[in-house]
Amino acid sequence: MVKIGNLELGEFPLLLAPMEDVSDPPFRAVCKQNGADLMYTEFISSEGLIRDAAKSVQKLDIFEYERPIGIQIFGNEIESMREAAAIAAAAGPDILDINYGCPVHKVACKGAGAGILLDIDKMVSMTAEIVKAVNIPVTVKTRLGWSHDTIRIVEVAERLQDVGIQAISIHARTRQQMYKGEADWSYLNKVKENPRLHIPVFGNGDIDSPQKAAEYRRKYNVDGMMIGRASIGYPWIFDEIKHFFKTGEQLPAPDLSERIAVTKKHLDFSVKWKGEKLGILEMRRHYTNYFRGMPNFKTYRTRMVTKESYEEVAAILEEVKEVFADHQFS
Ligand SMILES: Cc1cc2nc3c(=O)[nH]c(=O)nc-3n(C[C@H](O)[C@H](O)[C@H](O)COP(=O)(O)O)c2cc1C
Repeated sequence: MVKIGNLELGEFPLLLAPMEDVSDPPFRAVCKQNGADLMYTEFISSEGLIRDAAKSVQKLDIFEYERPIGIQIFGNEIESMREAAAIAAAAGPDILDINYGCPVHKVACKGAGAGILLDIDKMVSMTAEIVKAVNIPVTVKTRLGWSHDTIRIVEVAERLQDVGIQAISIHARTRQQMYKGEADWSYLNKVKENPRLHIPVFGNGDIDSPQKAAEYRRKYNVDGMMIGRASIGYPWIFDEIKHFFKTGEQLPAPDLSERIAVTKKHLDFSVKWKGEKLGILEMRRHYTNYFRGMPNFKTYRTRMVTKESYEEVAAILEEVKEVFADHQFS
């Protein structure tokens, strides 16, 4: 049984990765319904939280049915991160997660996200302060290192454990790689082989099928896996992986009515939670994946992404339901 503090997460939990502008409450609702064992919010700026910026504060919204849920924060100032951690913890999550992995220039080059991998002493001090500031488990999400030549993930995991984190998720790329090349999970083996390390280690990077999940589970000895991009427009990935672990068999692909139902639930929640304009806009990235494999869907997608009202998009979804009623997904 994998545990983070008192949270029991089953034998091999599947985590929904934090993803900016993706892993918001509407998306989390459909991932939860399809088997995600632990979910994280998208990252939230510590400076935004301290300044009470509406955009940051809205990201603290969590719901009872989402538990266990972690809130993720990022920043480069220890004091701001301490304060932000306390604000985030007051929103009532089960876990507080620290982002030490974001590679984007405006974050990493200010020393936040993956930028802190250039100053591991500061990373350890910041983590220690955050652990002291909250009374819920603190977890960390990070990358292998800043660059291939500076990978010190085995030491990093142990030092962060020693200042009190209760689990670590590792995206098996360096900051320099951004999203290029393949994630190199062999480093996860090295982290797990450290006899001093006893916290759960979750592997992350490139899991996009039940077969790959099973192969990586076998090869890399991790305690669970975190899934990001493969869940976008395909939240069924969580239950498909679980089913494959249990039976060695692939679940049938979700049929059209299931896809419409999930898309509709996602859309309805987006509009309710973000307002019509933003809700419609941010749904656009999901349609291709929800209906992947359907020939000639593109014309419907093009129409969906140019409409601005909920009624128009919902009407096209109804049309899709009729036009493609006989389509078999494989
Ligand atoms: C659109 C997008 C937004 C992301 N935002 C975050 C974030 O807010 N916090 C974070 O720790 N990682 C973020 N990531 C990284 C993912 O959590 C994950 O580490 C990465 O996508 C690799 O996993 P995957 O191959 O399963 O997608 C983001 C990734 C994507 C694609």
